[in-house]
Amino acid sequence: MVLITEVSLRDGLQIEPVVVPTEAKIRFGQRLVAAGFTSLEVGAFVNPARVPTMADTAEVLAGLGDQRADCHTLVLNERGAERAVAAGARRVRLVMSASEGHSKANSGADTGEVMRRLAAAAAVLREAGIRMEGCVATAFVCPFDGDTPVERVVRVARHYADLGVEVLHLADTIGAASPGDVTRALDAVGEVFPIERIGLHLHNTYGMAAANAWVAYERGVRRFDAALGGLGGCPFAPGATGNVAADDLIHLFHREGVDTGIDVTRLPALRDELAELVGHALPSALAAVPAAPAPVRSRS
Ligand SMILES: CC(C)C(=O)C(=O)O
Repeated sequence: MVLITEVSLRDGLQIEPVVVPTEAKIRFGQRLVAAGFTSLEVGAFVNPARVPTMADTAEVLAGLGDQRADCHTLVLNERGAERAVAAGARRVRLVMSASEGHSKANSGADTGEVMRRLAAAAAVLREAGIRMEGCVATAFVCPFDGDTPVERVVRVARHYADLGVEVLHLADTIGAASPGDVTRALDAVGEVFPIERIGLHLHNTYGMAAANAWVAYERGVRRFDAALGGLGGCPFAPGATGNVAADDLIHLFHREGVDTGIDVTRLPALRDELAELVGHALPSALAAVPAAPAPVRSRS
């Protein structure tokens, strides 16, 4: 069994030029839950002037509040943490970059300063009893600095461990990592977090996301982020394209006999709905083929 966190309502929509109406976001989130997703990323408490598509995060969270799914929102600093508390969030993902170039573009500060900001945010969240996870952006490659040394990733992982996060997510922000990069990072970070508490957040810019997910699965990772149809990208990472497509990733796992708990027969309609919301076709492989559910093979 693997846990797929569907990230369309955050990483999927954040880069889109259209602002999807709040009601439509809530309806889409409810349909994801009806299809079997038990974990959703639903928005970010970030500056609405910089990321207008995330301005209604509190309302979306409220609208999805009684769903049978864990709803995660992103927080980058103390102000974001306070907004999460005010919104009644139960789970938050802290974010920082492992590389200096992306840290300055995404958070407007170097990694040392972001570590201090996250410590302040974590204090607010802990006090409110909000569960925390930690995301390491540019964990493999940075659009500004090139390859990210694993020592930088381990340094961030140790900081998150000190803050008390439950899960550590390694993000391939620009979708440039290869299976070797993923293996090296997992080996190094595995010294700080046990493998069952590590997740992968993959983008598919160079078509390697499925290979990366599979090599991570073979090493024991059981948590993956994905967006239906492969929607998404980072507004502060030039050249980054969509997330690994949830439909493609689920197909891969099901073909290999690994359960996700998700009803694949519902995914084509959900993908079409998302494409309609953003006003363009989505790039997943499954979007281009007939929607027959894949047979499940048992894994020996
Ligand atoms: C916020 C982080 C996890 C992200 O979306 C990325 O780096 O792709």
